[in-house]
Amino acid sequence: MQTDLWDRGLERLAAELPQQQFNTWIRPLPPADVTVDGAAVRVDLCAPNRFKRDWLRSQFGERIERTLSEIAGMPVRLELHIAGAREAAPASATVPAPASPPLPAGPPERADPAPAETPGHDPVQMSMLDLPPAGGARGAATPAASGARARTRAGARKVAEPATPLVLAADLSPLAESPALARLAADAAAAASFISGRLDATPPAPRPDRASEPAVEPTRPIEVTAKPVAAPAVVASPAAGAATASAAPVNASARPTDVLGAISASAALAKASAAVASRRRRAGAEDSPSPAPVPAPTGSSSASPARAAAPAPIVARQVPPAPAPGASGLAAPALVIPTVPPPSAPTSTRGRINPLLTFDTLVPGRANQMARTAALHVVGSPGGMYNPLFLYGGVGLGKTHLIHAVGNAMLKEKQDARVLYLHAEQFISDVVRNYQRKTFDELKAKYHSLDLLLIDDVQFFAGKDRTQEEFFNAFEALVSKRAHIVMTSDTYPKGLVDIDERLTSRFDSGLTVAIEPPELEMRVAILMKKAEAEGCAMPEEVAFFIAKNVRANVRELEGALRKVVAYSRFSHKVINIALTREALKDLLSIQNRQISVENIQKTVGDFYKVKIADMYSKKRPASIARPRQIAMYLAKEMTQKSLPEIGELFGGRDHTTVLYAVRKIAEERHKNTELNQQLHVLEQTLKG
Ligand SMILES: Nc1ncnc2c1ncn2[C@@H]1O[C@H](COP(=O)(O)OP(=O)(O)OP(=O)(O)O)[C@@H](O)[C@H]1O
Repeated sequence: MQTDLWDRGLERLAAELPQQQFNTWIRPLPPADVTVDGAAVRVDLCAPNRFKRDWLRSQFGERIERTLSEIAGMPVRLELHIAGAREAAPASATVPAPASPPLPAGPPERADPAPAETPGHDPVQMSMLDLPPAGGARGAATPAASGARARTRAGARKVAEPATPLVLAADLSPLAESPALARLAADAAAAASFISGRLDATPPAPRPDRASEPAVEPTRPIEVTAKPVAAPAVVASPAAGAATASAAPVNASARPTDVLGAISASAALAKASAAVASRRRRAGAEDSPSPAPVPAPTGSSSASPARAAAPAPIVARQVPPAPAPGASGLAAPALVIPTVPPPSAPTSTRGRINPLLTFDTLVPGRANQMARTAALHVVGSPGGMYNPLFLYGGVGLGKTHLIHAVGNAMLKEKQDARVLYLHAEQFISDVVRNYQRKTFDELKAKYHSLDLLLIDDVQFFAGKDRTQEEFFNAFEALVSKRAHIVMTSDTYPKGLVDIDERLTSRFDSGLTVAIEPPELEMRVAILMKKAEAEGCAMPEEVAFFIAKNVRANVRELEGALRKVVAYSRFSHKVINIALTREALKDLLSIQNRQISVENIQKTVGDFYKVKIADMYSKKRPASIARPRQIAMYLAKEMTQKSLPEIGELFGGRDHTTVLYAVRKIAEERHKNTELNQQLHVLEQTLKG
């Protein structure tokens, strides 16, 4: 009678648990052994490693037992084992979680089994068809913290104020009618399945788009069609590189030969990028071609390498085939980091659209769910609703990737579509050049004739009046002829500074969607996917370790991954937690060194306008208690302090009070986008 107990339990859990949780944690498990033992049933379940076993036990153990007991009609006891060590190490779900952390690398005193990021909250289960209908086409998601972020960037760590979030409310139902979308939805489903551990081998997704940005002199039109473009197809020499490559290939060779770069690059990339943005913003009140961009650290990111003033050398090195991942998680790592695109990768005919940045290579998750869905909608119904689509979010969260994906998907659907991707700075350069030459007609012909304009980082239009004027004209021309515009920015439209209101109000007239920092599972999924793309066998527990320690953005994650792979390569050692800890020790120690509980109290106090003394006081009004709880949560998350130590530092509070606060905020963070954004801003601020 109990033979199908586990199967029935699975069915029930699949129906009841959020899809992403189920797919991540339960579905991949091998079938359980069910044994009837008198009046009780014992279910033995094997997890692939210790982390998963502990996580399953703490997060799902009771739930599984309860579900199975209901189905069996008698008590069910769940025994969790690590695969291969079943007899040696059973771990009953009913046994309280151990005081040690699930990850060997976790802070030693983490007694609470549920870290801040409980896996699987807010799963990717809302399909594009599930989106609620709304009266208008316009929606916006949580501008609060992004606005705060923008101010924080501009104001060099000035802590921003929280604002009220808007709620995305958009009717995307027309998607259902589009065959193109049906295909894309299938792609999306395939991508989603990756989260459950079935990874597709996909090539790495470097960011050569910016490699071809002119440093000063704008280049020939970069209109992209499926037909070969007349402009030079390939940058043949480094010397010709950044300055002349209007149709420079979307070529991963623009990604620097990255091993050494990877090692030298630090986790401060996001900060550097923000600093560049801020510097640039301060730079030009007048329209002028932007100065040669400040080189960004390269190795830690595949992105933005070409912002370096010096062209990246083109490396035509043979990349040996990636070894298949080993059978065990500790198989020898692949010691190759591909630095050139695979031979099959299309290159120059697609101009600036990077063929590797597609919906397939974009890992879906809660953080980009809305944005991705909206982007898919644009592909399925270009020129229709949600025009313009305005995507905003912090650095390295995948905005550029997403708009390239739109371009790629559009070109796949309609090969002769006139699609143009460009960075806002290129538009600025173009305007200046055409003004200097008085070739306004050329400018108009170039931009007004497009079917799809993809423009990145429109915050760079700040203070550039002539550019704004021209962009306004292009915008009006495109929208009136039902061409689609997709824009990205580091903040929501109303948060843009020094941009004319008639423009910002137009930016906000279609659909505005935020991309948020990725949650734990998404970070793990991204790491696994990128590791696989690089031909590297990444043990899952290592991916979890990195994902738990590198939270800021995807670019940092990529940087950490590269460091680990490079370290493994040079030391000829397999990738495991110890090696990862060693490879990332700078990054980890920077994080640990800089953040003290006092610092957290001060930062949170500033943010919520609460006196530091109130952090220690016994006062209980919500306006004080809530920031205090947030500070406790951050103290637990960002320092190595134990619960009693934190309690002591918050005016001698009991450790259970701290635990309550930590759990409460962690739980809310997953449900409340505004809080999540605020916490992200606070974390970024604290990390410097
Ligand atoms: N969901 C994702 N799945 C896979 N890769 C991702 C994802 N999000 C971001 N990336 C990768 O992270 C890197 C940074 O992303 P991207 O450049 O698109 O960020 P961004 O938001 O445009 O950042 P910035 O504002 O600094 O330009 C890229 O290599 C991109 O491919």
